[in-house]
Amino acid sequence: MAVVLGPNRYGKAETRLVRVVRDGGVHHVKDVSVSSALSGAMEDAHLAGDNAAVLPTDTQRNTVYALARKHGVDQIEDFALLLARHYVDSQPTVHHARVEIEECLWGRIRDGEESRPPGERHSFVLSGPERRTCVVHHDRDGSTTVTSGLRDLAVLNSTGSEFFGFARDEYTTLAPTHDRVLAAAVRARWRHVSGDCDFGASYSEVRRCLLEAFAGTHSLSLQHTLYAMGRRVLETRREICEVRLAMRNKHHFLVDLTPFGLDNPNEVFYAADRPYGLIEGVVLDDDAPAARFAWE
Ligand SMILES: O=c1[nH]c(=O)c2[nH]c(=O)[nH]c2[nH]1
Repeated sequence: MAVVLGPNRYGKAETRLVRVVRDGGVHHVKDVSVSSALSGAMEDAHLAGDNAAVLPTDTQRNTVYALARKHGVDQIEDFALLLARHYVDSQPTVHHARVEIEECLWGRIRDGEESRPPGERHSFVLSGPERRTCVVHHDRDGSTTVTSGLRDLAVLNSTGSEFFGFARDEYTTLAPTHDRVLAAAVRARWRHVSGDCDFGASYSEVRRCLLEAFAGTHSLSLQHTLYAMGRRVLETRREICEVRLAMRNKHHFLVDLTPFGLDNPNEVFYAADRPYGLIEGVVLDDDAPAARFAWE
């Protein structure tokens, strides 16, 4: 038997960066968490303890802050591309860089601004648990992949959802329904055809497609809705070739009010936290270019 080193990568995970841009009295905030992972000629580091090829993770954290100061942080995909190219282009031992960014979304607080001098806007409120995400890979061979996404996008249809005709066995107790509440926490990731894109506009439009398809589909299951959402993105946005969705089904159970002499005509629900149905699927163009390392 011979023991060999398998695939490996290393980096600094979840560097928290908040950047404030002051445009006169109008301020903008970018609040991101950056994770970098480098791979390449790291055999000696693992086999012999020789760190000559190892750019410290401490340096990777510093690089996030330095490049944020020098170049700003606008679209997270562009900042991830900047970082990934920086590592591969500046370190001969780094053959591949993966940069993942998650962004907290701050909206403006408009209430109260009228009490300030005109043009002063510097108050923000976090837009719920939803996060915008991206993963960029850049390889020494010149190839780059970009996936964008979101997570913890909570959606709910209070009608227009059915679930019936499902398989049954001796353990099945679920009653078929032709009118239920459909609620889900959505994680969506989508693969760009190329690294050259207006990522801000693309993100807004993909998010809009996902929401429109969720709201506009008479659902026969979450699987049915998932496919409709992915399909809407692919049919609307030519810059996207693949969509991966994971939907946490937030089950809403009708509460039995008969002990209290009350009816419950689909109005009072118990929203269960767990367990939850987890519905996952990939929807893609049948002529999508090879994904290579995009999903790693
Ligand atoms: O949309 C649904 N898909 C399922 O697979 C499933 N299973 C279940 O119990 N409820 C639901 N709902």
